Amino acid sequence: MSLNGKVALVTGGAQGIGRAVVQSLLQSSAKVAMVDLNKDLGEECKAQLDAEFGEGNCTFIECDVANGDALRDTFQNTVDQFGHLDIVINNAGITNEKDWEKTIQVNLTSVIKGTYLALEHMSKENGKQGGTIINVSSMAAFMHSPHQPVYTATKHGVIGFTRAMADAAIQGDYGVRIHALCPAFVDTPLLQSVEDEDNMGKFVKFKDDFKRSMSKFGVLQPSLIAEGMMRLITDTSLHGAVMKITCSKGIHFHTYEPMSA
Ligand SMILES: NC(=O)C1=CN([C@@H]2O[C@H](COP(=O)(O)OP(=O)(O)OC[C@H]3O[C@@H](n4cnc5c(N)ncnc54)[C@H](O)[C@@H]3O)[C@@H](O)[C@H]2O)C=CC1
Ligand SMILES: CC/C=C\C[C@H](O)[C@H](O)/C=C/C=C/C=C\C=C\C(=O)C/C=C\CCC(=O)O
Repeated sequence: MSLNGKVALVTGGAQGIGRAVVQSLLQSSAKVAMVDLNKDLGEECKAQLDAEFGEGNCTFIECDVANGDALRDTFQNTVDQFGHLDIVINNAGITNEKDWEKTIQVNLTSVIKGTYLALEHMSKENGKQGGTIINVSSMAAFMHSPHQPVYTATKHGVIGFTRAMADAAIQGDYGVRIHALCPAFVDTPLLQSVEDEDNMGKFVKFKDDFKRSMSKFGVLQPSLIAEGMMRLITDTSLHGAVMKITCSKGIHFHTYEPMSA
């Protein structure tokens, strides 16, 4: 499906899962703002994407999503460059159990802020034309590990916030579809931090359990996560969906029991 004329903003877009979805969006003819903390990587990535897809389709914006003012400027900069905004993927995330407050800031607070900024630019409530938001959680929200307690908490938080906001969007007639995406283990640089004491702190001693889990469940390629994201973007029936992606079941959805008294 062509996304010709659509404008997307992807945080953490210079590497791993973010980079894979930036590539898929460009392949579908969208314009993309690739937002990342890592300037060298972002510039290198943009040069490669310009060579493949032509100049003017992708812009790199250096931004730390944990800096609220910088994130606000990044959204404005994207709209100034491309005219409007249709798709926001709040993907940037870290695993740092030592600096756990930073992990909450990047993985949860920035996702909340990114969602609110997306609504400012896309919600019909603000006279805009609607759109799609994807907030990246993790299978860690369903199968926790003693190896990453705060990371796990942030990914639970992303699902809770996203589901409540999806209901707010329906009841408030925002014209914006809001989803959570929960990949299992994915072959990206993030996964290399599993044995890194600087990241995992005292919980690094549980790394063997974690690695056993990776061997048991397998490791996905970023391209499959990008495929799941493209499905969420293009299938208008999927409002509020919590998508899971695992080796055993591929792309599928979490189902919740209806609330009862
Ligand atoms: N790799 C995995 O096994 C899984 C990853 N996830 C989630 O997917 C998302 C992407 O992860 P990966 O691609 O694996 O990670 P990655 O580490 O390979 O790439 C993350 C990108 O985000 C950027 N970034 C980090 N902090 C930032 C900040 N404060 N501001 C702006 N950019 C920042 C990095 O520079 C990097 O380019 C994260 O939210 C992660 O929690 C979810 C499930 C599994
Ligand atoms: C230091 C580690 C760095 C990064 C990895 C992240 O922590 C990542 O977000 C963690 C992923 C954890 C995945 C946990 C479980 C995976 C389970 C499966 O793959 C499949 C199991 C059951 C499927 C059941 C279902 O889909 O309903």
